[in-house]
Amino acid sequence: MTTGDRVAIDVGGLRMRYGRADVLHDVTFQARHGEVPALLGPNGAGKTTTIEILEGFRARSRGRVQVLGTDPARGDERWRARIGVVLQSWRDHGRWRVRELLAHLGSYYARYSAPGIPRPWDADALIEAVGLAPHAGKKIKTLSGGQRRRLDVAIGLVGRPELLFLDEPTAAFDPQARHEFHDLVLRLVRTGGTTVLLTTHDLAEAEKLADRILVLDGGRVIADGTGAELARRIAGPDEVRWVLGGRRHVEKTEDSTAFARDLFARHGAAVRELEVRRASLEQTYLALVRRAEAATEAPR
Ligand SMILES: Nc1ncnc2c1ncn2[C@@H]1O[C@H](COP(=O)(O)OP(=O)(O)OP(=O)(O)O)[C@@H](O)[C@H]1O
Repeated sequence: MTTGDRVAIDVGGLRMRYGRADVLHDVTFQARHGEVPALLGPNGAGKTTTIEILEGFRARSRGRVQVLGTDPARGDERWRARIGVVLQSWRDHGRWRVRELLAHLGSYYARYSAPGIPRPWDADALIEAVGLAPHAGKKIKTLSGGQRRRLDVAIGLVGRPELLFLDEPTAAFDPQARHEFHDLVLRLVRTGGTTVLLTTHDLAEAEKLADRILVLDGGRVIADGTGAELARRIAGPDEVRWVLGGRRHVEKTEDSTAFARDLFARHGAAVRELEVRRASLEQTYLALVRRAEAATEAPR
């Protein structure tokens, strides 16, 4: 079994009830190490509740949950040190300076270094990685909203987590900060093999970062697959267009990669203007949610 096959998150039959309201019904999914699943869904779908249960911050009502091989309800300090959480916003310690706070929080992780995973992340290198270098010596209360958000991300990363929870990480980022943050997450995944569970309402962000999409609606998983798989389920086959010998061609296909491979094998460089069209994640998501809501509202 390779590292990529190992399961980082295993959730089965998860239920959550707040008082008399059931907000998660039988949620089941898995994520492998190094995978980036995005949990999407309308407001109130249960994304934050699910993430908080996985982080060990909220006790579930029923079901099986294993995160890095441990039930989060029983996770000890060693388990917690392997997990990074980017909270909504770090409001405490306003008088601390950025470098000082990260070095202080990082010192907690030193005893949890593992072979190949030196902990913590060096404060200056981390500050550079999240784009806070010009602000390293500033007091936290003087940072702008977007700069604080970068600090939130740095706090989530300081222990070099094997699994990172990002709950709407780039809300309040300017476009450049968002772009840099995406590059940072992709680097962490590619070079460090970090598993990232993302929730976001930004479908372009999900499309860029996630290799798997889970859609939660009304506390139920209504879709689980790659963006391409879900698009095909909703909008049908991909459409491949190309020009050959001055003539335009259009074909529908279930497997556009194999189709294109075959096309080039047969015609080589004579193939021009190749284009693969499929529903965007936004179109797919909206169609899935509309469909689920129509099914709930349909008279029995
Ligand atoms: N502490 C709580 N007590 C009672 N009900 C709660 C509590 N926290 C959340 N809920 C309810 O549980 C449901 C799921 O909420 P949750 O915050 O998990 O949704 P979400 O998908 O993260 O939404 P959003 O996109 O708005 O952040 C909602 O109906 C919410 O009102």
